Amino acid sequence: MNQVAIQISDKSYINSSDKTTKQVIKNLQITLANNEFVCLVGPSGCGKTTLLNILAKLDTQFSGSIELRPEHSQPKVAYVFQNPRLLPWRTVYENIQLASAAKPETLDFLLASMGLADEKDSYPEHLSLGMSRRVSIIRAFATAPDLLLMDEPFVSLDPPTARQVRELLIDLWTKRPHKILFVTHDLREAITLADRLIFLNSSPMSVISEVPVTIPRNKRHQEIKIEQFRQQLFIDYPQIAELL
Ligand SMILES: Nc1ncnc2c1ncn2[C@@H]1O[C@H](COP(=O)(O)OP(=O)(O)OP(=O)(O)O)[C@@H](O)[C@H]1O
Repeated sequence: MNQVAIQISDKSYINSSDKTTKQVIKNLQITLANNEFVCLVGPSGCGKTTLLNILAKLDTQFSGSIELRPEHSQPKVAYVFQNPRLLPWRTVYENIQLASAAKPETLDFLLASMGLADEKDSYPEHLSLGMSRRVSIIRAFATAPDLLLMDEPFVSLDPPTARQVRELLIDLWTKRPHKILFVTHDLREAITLADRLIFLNSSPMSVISEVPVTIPRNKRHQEIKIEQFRQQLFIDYPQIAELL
């Protein structure tokens, strides 16, 4: 069983105009279990994207460590951004092939799993937003990461498309389980997807509560179950109402 252990003692930004320092993260500790799907829920500006950027090594200006345990090595990380960020001059297939050492049959399997086999040779400008999001998810899965970071990847999708992409994501993750850290402002989305919810506060970022989602995965399509769980959360953890 390997875990990703995140320990950040300090992450601060220096304001370029008045040179003041703002501490965004202080003494944050989060552990992700093997194959665990965790959703981060917190107010705007609390530092969620900052945290993901640190985990993706896009930001190295922090104090702390990110380790795969028990190996004590760096986890292999993939990142799905809010904006799919596909290269417009490359086809769908070339986009997913770019960062991956996966065999062609694996890429074909991923495309088929996401319902995109017919779009293999299409260019991004011919794809809908929902299709582009699916391509960006395939691109991340194709790298076979230890840890997949997802920063509000389904915002601005219409509800039926968001639901379809969520179901495809879970289907793909079930076939190749690994750790996922998923940022969302949508509590229903978080309950639908996660094994565990982590509620965050800001200034500096801290964990308010960690809540396992106890609804069996095969019952999560029942909106009544999601809604009951959501309402019970507000009763058991009244402090989370301020975050949403
Ligand atoms: N490069 C930067 N320089 C200075 N301050 C920054 C920088 N990037 C982020 N911040 C500040 O750090 C804090 C955390 O920002 P961050 O984008 O990580 O929050 P967030 O929780 O992802 O917000 P949202 O939910 O709105 O996307 C904010 O106060 C933001 O203004």
